[in-house]
Amino acid sequence: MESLEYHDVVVIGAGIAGLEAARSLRKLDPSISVLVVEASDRIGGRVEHIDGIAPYHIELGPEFLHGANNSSMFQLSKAMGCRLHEYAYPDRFYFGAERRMVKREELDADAEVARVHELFANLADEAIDQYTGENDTSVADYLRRKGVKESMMKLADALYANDFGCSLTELGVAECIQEARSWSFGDSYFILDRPVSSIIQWLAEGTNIRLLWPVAAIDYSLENAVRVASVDGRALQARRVIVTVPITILRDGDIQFSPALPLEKLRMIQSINMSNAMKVVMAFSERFWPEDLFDVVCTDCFLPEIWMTSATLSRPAPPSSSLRSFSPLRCPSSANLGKVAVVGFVAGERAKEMSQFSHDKIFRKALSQLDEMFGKATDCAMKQDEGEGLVDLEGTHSLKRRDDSGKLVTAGTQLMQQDTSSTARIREQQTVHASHCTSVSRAGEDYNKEQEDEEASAIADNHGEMVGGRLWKLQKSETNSGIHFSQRHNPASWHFAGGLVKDWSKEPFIRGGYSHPSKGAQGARASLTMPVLQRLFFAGEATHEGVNPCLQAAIDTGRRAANQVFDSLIQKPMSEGTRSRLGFNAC
Ligand SMILES: Cc1cc2nc3c(=O)[nH]c(=O)nc-3n(C[C@H](O)[C@H](O)[C@H](O)COP(=O)(O)OP(=O)(O)OC[C@H]3O[C@@H](n4cnc5c(N)ncnc54)[C@H](O)[C@@H]3O)c2cc1C
Repeated sequence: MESLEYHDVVVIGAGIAGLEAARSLRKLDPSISVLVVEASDRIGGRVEHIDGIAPYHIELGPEFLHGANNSSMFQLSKAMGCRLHEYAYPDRFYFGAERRMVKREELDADAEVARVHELFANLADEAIDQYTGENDTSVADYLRRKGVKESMMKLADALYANDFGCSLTELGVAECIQEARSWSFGDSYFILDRPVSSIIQWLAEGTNIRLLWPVAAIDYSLENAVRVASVDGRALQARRVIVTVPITILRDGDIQFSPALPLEKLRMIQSINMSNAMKVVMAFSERFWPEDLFDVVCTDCFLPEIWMTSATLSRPAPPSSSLRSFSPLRCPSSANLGKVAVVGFVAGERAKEMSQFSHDKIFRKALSQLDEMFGKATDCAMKQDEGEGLVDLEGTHSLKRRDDSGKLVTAGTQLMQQDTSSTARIREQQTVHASHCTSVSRAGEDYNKEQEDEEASAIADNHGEMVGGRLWKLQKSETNSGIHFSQRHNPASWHFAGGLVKDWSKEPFIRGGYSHPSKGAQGARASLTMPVLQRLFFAGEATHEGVNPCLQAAIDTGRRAANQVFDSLIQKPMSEGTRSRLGFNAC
């Protein structure tokens, strides 16, 4: 064989699973040489955050730690000295069709709602054999068969399916049963006192990582060496390879395997689905929601779930002197877009549709929803807004706001466009075209009547000034438009300072949110955990046998693959004694 750079193990993908696989291998045997190759120009994969939106970081990918029991993510963050804040999820529900906000406790008393919770809670007791292969069905059909009313289906879609990263119609019953049976982490919800990427950095310490190395081919036909080639023809060889790329990358055939993967494996890969997930991040000059509000699940709305990250960081426990010095709270700076932020989370069919919209349109719809949720209802077509002396038209989105001196001006919006080459850098900046909506519309309803205000767009264009080297700030200018919003009725539009839309389907090496319980996929993940010829190993969230797409699951799959590789290298299974001597289970 030609002489190529050689490593004992090559790990493909520097997401949390790949990094943990490499770290675990080093812990098992520091003499094993491990190289991680990563397609993009940064580590972390779906873990990514951004500064500059508000006086604290905003997570664009994972943000919550789900459950404390036996969670490797929980243990890791504790080992790192992170403080964790527990939150009630969700603490409010908003019914868009009725324009009604309800506290969770009040809603839990509703018999119909309790029935939906109960059906999901009892999924673990369902006979999974009824749903094998062709007999599997969507959770939407399952709930209908159980007599759940259509109004409650909407709640289940916004509350459960969106959280699963898909829509109710995409959610498969058998894998949901599997997920419910395997979930052992508890129901608590935690947020870290620092970006999730600090865990990534911690895991990556001491690991040999090569960025901008997109793998295009893996030849595992020879017994003693697996050849890994990049898109541009670079090559490496290794005794073992761990593939941790997202399931979309395997499904799309980005990596050519020689020989081809066994047919059964290919079938299983195709059966696991990953829908899109998007975050709509909006910065505001002031908080306009109740201080105790954290998370709202919304039915009949554009955004099925929103959370207010200001609440996240406003209640940290006092820092302990034994912790690493790390301050999650930065001082408000004029370079930040706003003082507070709202994050909208959208997955599944909704996200697929939203992905087609312009960012301008996404912001207008999102702001319209927030105005409806938190503004004072406007039930007459024209209304005098006392105190401001402004004329307010129902349902309109304006271009106007008051500047610091109280003068009525065109609303300046700022939009940072995420660089789709999966970097944390902001490459492009773009001003949002000012626009208005001529329809009387409600969040979630037909918005086809919206029209661009070309004149206002023209005013908005070419008035940018650079702030902090990376954000465009629109110069406010007078407009003769008579339509505007008011602080009372449209608090979101009024205080909107700019934002960012993160569309994970547009990340070239991710292409979606996270894998979800998929119809007909029962057994697929277990099959993916099996190595091919003891040379090719698979890890990553989609390979978790418990159908768990969370961070802790991704970590566990990395550990599992490291363990399998180690066992295969020493050609005999490691005893429990060796494992504990090597401290394999400790963080
Ligand atoms: C919007 C969003 C919100 C989420 N929220 C939460 C949450 O609150 N809590 C939670 O626990 N989880 C959450 N998750 C899920 C969590 O992010 C994932 O479970 C986890 O990050 C997956 O890690 P991974 O290592 O399996 O995959 P990834 O992080 O995707 O890593 C795979 C790596 O492979 C690389 N790669 C791809 N193709 C190639 C190639 N050909 N060659 C080399 N490298 C390649 C990719 O660039 C990537 O870096 C969320 C995910 C998203 C998108």
